[in-house]
Formats: sequence, structure tokens, C-alpha cells
Amino acid sequence: MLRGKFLDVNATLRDRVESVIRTEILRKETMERILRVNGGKPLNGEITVRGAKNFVPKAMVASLLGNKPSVLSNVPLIRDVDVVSELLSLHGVHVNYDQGSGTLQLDPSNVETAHVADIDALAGSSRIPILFCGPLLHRLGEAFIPDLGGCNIGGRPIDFHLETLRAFGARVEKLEGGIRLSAPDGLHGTKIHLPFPSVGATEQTLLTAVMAEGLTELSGAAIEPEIMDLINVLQKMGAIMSVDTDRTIRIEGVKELGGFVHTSLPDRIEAASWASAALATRGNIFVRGAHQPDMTTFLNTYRKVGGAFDISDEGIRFWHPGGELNSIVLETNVHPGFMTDWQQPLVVALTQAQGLSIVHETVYENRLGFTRALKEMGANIQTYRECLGGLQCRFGQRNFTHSAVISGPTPLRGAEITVPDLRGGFSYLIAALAAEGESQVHGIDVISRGYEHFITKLRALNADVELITR
Ligand SMILES: CC(=O)N[C@H]1[C@@H](OP(=O)(O)OP(=O)(O)OC[C@H]2O[C@@H](n3ccc(=O)[nH]c3=O)[C@H](O)[C@@H]2O)O[C@H](CO)[C@@H](O)[C@@H]1O
Ligand SMILES: C=C(OP(=O)(O)O)C(=O)O
Repeated sequence: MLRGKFLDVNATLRDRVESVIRTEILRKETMERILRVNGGKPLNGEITVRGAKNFVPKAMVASLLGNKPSVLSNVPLIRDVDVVSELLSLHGVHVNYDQGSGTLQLDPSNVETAHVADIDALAGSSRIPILFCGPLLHRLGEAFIPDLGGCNIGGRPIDFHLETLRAFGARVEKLEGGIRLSAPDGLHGTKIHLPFPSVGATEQTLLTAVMAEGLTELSGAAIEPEIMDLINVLQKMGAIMSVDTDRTIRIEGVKELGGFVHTSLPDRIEAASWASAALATRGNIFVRGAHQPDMTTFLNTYRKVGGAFDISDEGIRFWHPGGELNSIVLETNVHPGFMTDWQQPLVVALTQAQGLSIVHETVYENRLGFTRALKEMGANIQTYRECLGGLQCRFGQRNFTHSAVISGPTPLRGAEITVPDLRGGFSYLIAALAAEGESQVHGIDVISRGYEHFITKLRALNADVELITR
């Protein structure tokens, strides 16, 4: 009897402890992380960039095509890598990541046995799931692809992807929450022309064509350095493909592919973001790992604005040489043009340039919304629907606010701001660091999608930042 009472007391105690733990976990999960920034000081010091956010997850997807394990090095600890690791694991790929060394081992030998028809976990967390289509169709004959996430900087349709997959012979069915694909008659090489050199649709074609039967010719392809590195990976796996100077990629399908051992190219967007931070805060940052050949266009622009840099085998030092910065006309474009993802961080530096700068965003129709908060911080920026650079882009005459005129220099003042998207988020960090006084930056977790350990790096550069949770 007495023993029974003790058991009851223990059970009640255990329930209470479990409930307290559950509440605490829930509280931590729902707590907001805010970065308090005391700005107005130059960023000085050294940070390291590792592998590219826009390459690593795609090489991870490529490993699905192999019949042997693959090893990828220089892999950063970012959310997009996490998301793809989780998706691959759900599909039976054994993923082993050593954060310190940045080595990722991917063993796809159990994909057929782990076959799951519907995976909607992680829907909306990144744009990478759409690239699983070809590899899953080759391995399993069917695939369910959840709705995509990624930055909200335009409509971001997937029509090119779906048309491409259909051209290979896939059947595509749109469902609530995603798309279902099957290839009852297999996938066959085909001729594809992209109306715009889409990065994702080019990668979609490569990942599908490498094992499709026969020849594929892709014209109007994107040729970003991250795509070239994906081609390197696929060639290591046994694919046969060539890239012509006129943006045509030809692929001869092969029956099977092996694994790869590869080191990712460095993240040229992260490198350019820190370079912009050095300029906007009148600082001096050595970006270890920054790679000149992938950044030629950015470096030319940086020099025209008045930024200084020094290139070595280990990386690039970026600094503000003193005096006034120059205003410029900047039009984003596909590679080898000025990359759209470089635009938002550089705009903050342009608020400190003398005169009128023009920014014409030609890749995404809605990538200037982030300027609203900069205006609240003191920047003088007007946005327009017209194409204000020299180019007439797809968005002119179509009611999209995609050009901006920035008049500077204007001092920035601290503010309470909320991160709108990945690059917009980093640009808000730069603005807060350049501004006099205190800023509170909300929604900083989005930044972890593409910037590894960014708070630690800010501290290494002597930024006065404090992480608070609420
Ligand atoms: C994970 C990743 O690598 N993301 C990058 C990738 O995004 P992502 O691959 O999504 O970008 P795309 O190159 O495909 O998009 C470029 C343009 O093409 C349009 N489009 C695209 C596909 C489609 O089916 N239909 C269509 O109309 C888009 O709306 C956009 O206006 O390239 C972009 C352009 O360099 C970068 O900003 C992103 O950081
Ligand atoms: C737009 C970006 O990424 P994503 O395509 O992953 O949304 C970006 O990296 O700036």
C-alpha cells in the first residue's frame, strides 16, 4: 500500500518534471533571437569563408545519382546544408558531417530500400528540393517534391523546371503542398532552350540529363561559377558534358555514375558581403578564402566605388581607403554580370558614396523592398518602376519596382529593424554596424541560411554586438 503511494508520488513528480522540460523546450524554440548592435565603428580584422551556399547543397543532391559514396570538403555550417542533409537522410542517404573539418560524407547505397513516396517534411525551407526531381526519378522512378522556400524577392516560379522535366519524359502532377513526378517510360535526352538563363533550371537539366538516355542539348544555360563546379562534380562521377561559349551545354547520358571527392568553391556572395561591410563601416577586413576569379565583376565595381582590395593566394583584403566613395550605375545580371545577391549588401555602402547612384535589379522583380528600412535609418533612396540603367529588362513596363536612385552620403542612425530575406538581412547588419547608435535586428535566424557563424565573425571583427533572446 505504502509502496504504491511512493510509486504515485514518483509518477507525479516525473510528470511534472517532464512537463517543465517540455515547456522549457517550447519556450526556447519560440524565443526570438535579436541582435543588438552598437554601430558607428569600423569592422577590422580577419574572417574565413568556406564553401558556397549556392553550390554545396547541389553537390549533395548530385551524390544521390551515384552508386558509390561521395566526399565533399569545405562545407560550411549553414541552414541550407542542414535542410538538404535532412532531406537526403529521409531518402536513405547516410550523411556524416564533420563541422570542424567541413567534411561531408554521403553514402547513397540505401536509397532504393529507404524509398518513401511522400516527403513533405521541410517544405518551404529552401529552394533545393526541386533539384531532387531528376536524381529521384532515375533512382526510384517517382518523386514527391514539397513546395519550395527560399528568399521572397520575386514570384520565383518553377515553370522552366517543369517544362524541362516534361521534355525529358517525366509526368508532372501538381498537388496541394508539392508536385508528384513519375517517368513510366524512363527519361530521354532532349533539346531544351531556357527563355532566361536560370541557375536552378540549368542545374535541373544537368542533374537529369547525366543519366537520361541519349543526348541533351541545353541552350540559354546559366554559367555561374557554382554551376561550373557542379559540372566538375558530375564529371568526377562519370558524366560526359561540354560547355560552349554561346551558353550551350551538351550532355551525353550514361547508364551509371559513381561517387566523387571534391572541395567546394568558396562562397563569393559571403566574401562580397564582408567586402561591402568593410566599405560601409570604413573598415579593413581580410576575407580568407575569397577567390578572385569568381569575383572579377564585383572587384571591378568595388574599385569604381572607391573601395580598395589586395589579392593574395589565401584570400582578399578589402578596405575603405579614406576620403569620399564614388557613386556608380549598377545593373545586376546573370554571370558574368554583377550578381543579384551582391546587390543588397553593396547598396548600404552606396548610401555613403558622394552623389547619385543608380541600381537596376534585372534578375528579380522584387528585390528592393529592403531599402524601406534603410530609408528609416537615414538613407536617401527613391525606387522606380522604370528600367533606370542602360538595359531594358524583363521587368520594365510591368509595374515592378526594380530600380533605385541612392543619393549620398547620408549618415545612418540606429533603428529597430526586421530581416526581410537572406541578403537583405546581411545588409541590415551592415547598416546597423555603420549607423551611429544602437540598432536591434530582429529575425536574424534567416541569415544563418547562408552565413556561417556570422555573429562569431562579427565579434572577431570587433563589432559591438550582443545576442539577446525574448
Ligand atoms: C540556391 C541558389 O542557388 N540560389 C540562387 C539561384 O536561385 P534560382 O536558381 O532560384 O534563380 P534562377 O536563376 O532560377 O532565377 C532567375 C530568374 O529566373 C526566373 N525563373 C526561374 C526559374 C523558373 O522556372 N522560371 C523563372 O521565371 C526567376 O523568377 C528569376 O527572376 O540563382 C539566383 C540568381 O543568380 C541567385 O540569386 C540565388 O541565390
Ligand atoms: C536568393 C538567394 O537564395 P535562395 O535562392 O536560396 O533563396 C540568395 O542566396 O541570396
